[in-house]
Amino acid sequence: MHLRSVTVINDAIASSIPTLTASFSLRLLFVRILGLSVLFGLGLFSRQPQFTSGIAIPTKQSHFTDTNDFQVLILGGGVTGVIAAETLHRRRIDNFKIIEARPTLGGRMKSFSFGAASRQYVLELGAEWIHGTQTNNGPSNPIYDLARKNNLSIQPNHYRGSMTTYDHTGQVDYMKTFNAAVENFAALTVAGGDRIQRGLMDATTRSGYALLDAKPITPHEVASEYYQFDWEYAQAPEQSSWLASSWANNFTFNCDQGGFSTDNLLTTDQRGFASILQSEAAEFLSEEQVLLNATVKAIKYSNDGVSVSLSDGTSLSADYVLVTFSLGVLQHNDVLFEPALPRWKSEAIHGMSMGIYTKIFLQFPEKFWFDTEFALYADHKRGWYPVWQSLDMDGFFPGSGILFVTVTGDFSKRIESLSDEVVKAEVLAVLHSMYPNTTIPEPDAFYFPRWQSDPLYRGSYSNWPSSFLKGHHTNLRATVERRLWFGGEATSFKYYGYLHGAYYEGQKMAEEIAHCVEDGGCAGLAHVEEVSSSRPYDIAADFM
Ligand SMILES: Cc1cc2nc3c(=O)[nH]c(=O)nc-3n(C[C@H](O)[C@H](O)[C@H](O)COP(=O)(O)OP(=O)(O)OC[C@H]3O[C@@H](n4cnc5c(N)ncnc54)[C@H](O)[C@@H]3O)c2cc1C
Repeated sequence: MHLRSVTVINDAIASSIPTLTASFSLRLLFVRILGLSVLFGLGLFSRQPQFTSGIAIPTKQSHFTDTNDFQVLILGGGVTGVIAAETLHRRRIDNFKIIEARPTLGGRMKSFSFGAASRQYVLELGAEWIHGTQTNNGPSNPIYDLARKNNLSIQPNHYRGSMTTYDHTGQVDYMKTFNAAVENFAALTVAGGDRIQRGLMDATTRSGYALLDAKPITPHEVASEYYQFDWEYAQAPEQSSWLASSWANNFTFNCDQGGFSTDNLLTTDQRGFASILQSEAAEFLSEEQVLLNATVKAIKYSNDGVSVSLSDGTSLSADYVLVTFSLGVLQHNDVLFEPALPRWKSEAIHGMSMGIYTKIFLQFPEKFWFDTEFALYADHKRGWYPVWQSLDMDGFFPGSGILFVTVTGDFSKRIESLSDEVVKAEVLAVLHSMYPNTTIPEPDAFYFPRWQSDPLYRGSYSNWPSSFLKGHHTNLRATVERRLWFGGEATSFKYYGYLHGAYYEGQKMAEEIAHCVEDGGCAGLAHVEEVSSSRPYDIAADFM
């Protein structure tokens, strides 16, 4: 609906694209100018991937020899990057390389070992649920397919049916309020879907709730709403689009609307969640097709090709580059683009939001808490250590003594600026409120990641604000100068924020790039030069 009056511009005229052969020789010249022999001397191409233990090592040998000139460079080895590589391989395009800063593939599928020396468990700092599986013969979540293929240990996690409620006075039963919030959220997404059907303008989710007369005031009401909304979208209803949060929910969970199912499966696999992606990679990736421990510093692009500089000073070039770095990384200018990205791209990058979702892990000598899978703590301050999850349970890690609490959004930012000791003291104080008659012991282990401060992520996953229009989204995905492609969870229209969104975007972008390679050039995904929408006010009438 917002596109009615916009100018859609193809990045360039396809007929002016130089043939691949011509661009290839141009790039060879470019590489020679940079001093190819020096790069070889620095040992760039003798670098071996350093997979950490438990990670499948690609063993297949590729049919082409090492060179620093590729048809496609894939920047980032998360879900999008690996699935893009697999898609290219299926299209018989093997002259590509994944460049990843970390020593492993997986990106925000990131596990770690947690616990005292004698009681260690592999847990997930990032993604840990498969959201939506499959209903009958309907569409299946591709992450669920990968999990089944690799016999991943997964456990149904009952978001709404296994809950204990608390506030500052201890355990208090406010399940009636909690269930009302569940119903309000369902009504919100139905009404959001209806609003889309009727072509009405977007609004914040807060407006949506208010129109449904759902106005939380008491700590119990606020915490119950938080659990439905902030805990999923990693930002508050005020910061979120009503329409987009409705469709992200429906397309994932509501099979009547094209979604998979209402299931949420939590991985307990001690190989780590990312093992499903690493095993997939091991089936087609050769050693020469992946460069780990390599941080991209700059991306230089033109109509003729792209050159990528790494932090160790080396440089690689390609016909096409797929950038899969998180939205947060792009927003933070961690990677320099030369020339600077056009205004329409920059507006899109900064128009979408990056939410933060922080799990704070604690291990105690023994379990003293609730026997449900979840607990909700209602404080006077919204988002103050509200959602608790027990892993010391049958089906998860019985006897582990592990409990974790999740905070999101601005509250996550706040704790990232505090020391571990201060955060630990706050968390223990909440446990004291929840269990006023129990002596809470010192935890044996304590850890939380700082996603926002991490230069490889700068946040957890994207969230769609109500000021972000369809044209902006088109621009987030659009190709720059026919050579520079962008993909990742944030570019997914239907499933932004989710693993399956990243999966589909990797597939889609690689399919498009494969067409370009096969056709000897292409215009790329079109952009909108200026995004317009219905204005909230009329400049001529209201300001004169
Ligand atoms: C805390 C948390 C919880 C989540 N929970 C879930 C969940 O339960 N279920 C779900 O479906 N989704 C969840 N998600 C979202 C999901 O993890 C992401 O949608 C998905 O992993 C994104 O994949 P991607 O390939 O788009 O990006 P990424 O995984 O971020 O991949 C990009 C890669 O680029 C690399 N990189 C960045 N900068 C550079 C550089 N300069 N040079 C070289 N490499 C670089 C990064 O290391 C990374 O590997 C969660 C995310 C987080 C953080």
